Amino acid sequence: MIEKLTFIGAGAMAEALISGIVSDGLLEREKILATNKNDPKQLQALKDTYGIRVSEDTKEAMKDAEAVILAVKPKDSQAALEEIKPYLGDEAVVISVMAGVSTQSIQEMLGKSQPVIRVMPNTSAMIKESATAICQGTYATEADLNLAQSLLKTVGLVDVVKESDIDAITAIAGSGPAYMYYVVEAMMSEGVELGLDEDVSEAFVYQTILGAAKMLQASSDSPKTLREKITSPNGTTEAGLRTLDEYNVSTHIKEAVRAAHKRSIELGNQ
Ligand SMILES: NC(=O)C1=CN([C@@H]2O[C@H](COP(=O)(O)OP(=O)(O)OC[C@H]3O[C@@H](n4cnc5c(N)ncnc54)[C@H](O)[C@@H]3O)[C@@H](O)[C@H]2O)C=CC1
Ligand SMILES: O=C(O)[C@@H]1CCC=N1
Repeated sequence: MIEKLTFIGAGAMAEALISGIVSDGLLEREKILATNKNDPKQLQALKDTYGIRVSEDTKEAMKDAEAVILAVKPKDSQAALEEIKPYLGDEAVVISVMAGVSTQSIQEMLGKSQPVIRVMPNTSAMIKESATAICQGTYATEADLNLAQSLLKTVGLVDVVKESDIDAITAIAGSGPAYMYYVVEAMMSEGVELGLDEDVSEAFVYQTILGAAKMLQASSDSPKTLREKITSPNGTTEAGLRTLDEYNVSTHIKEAVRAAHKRSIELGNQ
């Protein structure tokens, strides 16, 4: 394993990954360093919570880093890459979690044959339940890919994919948890409208979603069959599902995924 892993950008995604790597014991805490932009309080919180090192100084953050996890917003990618470039070792692997940004554009921004790995996790990484896609740039070796895989495996399932698939995976899995929360919010709110206490509505919706997710994993039935098993002729579920069909909800969900896919491509072109 490596001696130093540096996080450039210390927001939500970086924290999820730090949490996974530290709790897994894959790297000792003192081998992990995080830096961000103008948010010393966040750095202090990461230091207090996970016992990692932090620094506001890019040179110090980058010194001897064998792997760098780039976890800034796509719009900040150019600035962040410019800042780290002078301190980036030739062999250091850049692992980008940024939506939309291709390995080629990172290589071009760095202007040298840097090993780059692109990954797309989701926030369920916080509880080691991410569905993470990973692909390698032109100059990344098998060893670089293995290193990134080991790091990402600490926060859930990892699958190596073609880079051309990453925008689609971003649309279904990177953004995916937000769609699920959207459904949860709507169901909870309507439970309250129908007279339930907020905590009762919340408890029943949470457990229902959890149970459905576990059924998808545990059962050999397809989602369609699982849905049909709940749907009694002329029963309550049929009434609910008929309404979803009347409002074309399936089509709209597909449109939402398409919009996210389109946005991922746009982010890469900016
Ligand atoms: N939040 C999510 O669900 C997911 C996010 N991503 C990707 O992860 C990346 C980070 O997203 P979040 O953690 O949600 O963002 P965030 O806004 O929570 O964190 C971004 C961090 O970058 C820092 N930063 C900005 N410019 C910097 C610079 N020049 N040098 C060093 N640090 C700098 C900020 O101070 C902040 O700590 C994005 O590119 C996003 O596309 C990927 C998968 C899921
Ligand atoms: O919304 C975004 O751009 C990021 C990428 C995937 C999830 N969140």
